[in-house]
Amino acid sequence: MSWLMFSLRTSSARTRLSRVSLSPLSRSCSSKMASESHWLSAADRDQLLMELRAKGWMEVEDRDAIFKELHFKTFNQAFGFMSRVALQAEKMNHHPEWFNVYNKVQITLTTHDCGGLSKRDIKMAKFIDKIALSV
Ligand SMILES: C[C@H](O)[C@H](O)[C@H]1CNC2=NC(N)=NC(=O)C2=N1
Repeated sequence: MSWLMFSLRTSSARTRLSRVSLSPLSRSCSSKMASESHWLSAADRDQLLMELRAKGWMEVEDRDAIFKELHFKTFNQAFGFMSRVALQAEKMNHHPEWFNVYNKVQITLTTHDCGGLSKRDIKMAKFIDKIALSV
């Protein structure tokens, strides 16, 4: 349950990007859609995460991942949202780490195969934001 130990950056610190010294090549993933599941480059990271930050996503402390908490009117709406994201996760073969209590859903996205953020996480985050608006 070590993942419970990570904490979220405060709003003041979340503008600071986590920089990892490993070269992207050492973090590439073996995947049929390798380009999408490659570890995000520094240039991609700055631009893509800036857009997600504006929508309430936060970088996770001590982990190359992004986090967002969504609130819905009812449990049914929250569960319906999760069902739609689950179908997309299966379609993309890219699954969120999430926790639901009644009308709240906490979501963490990272690419386990390469131990960090990839374009798949960005794509899933954008899908999540789109679906959350339509519930
Ligand atoms: C074997 C299976 O295809 C892989 O484990 C997939 C499943 N879903 C996944 N989800 C996420 N978030 N990251 C992964 O690297 C990942 N890999």
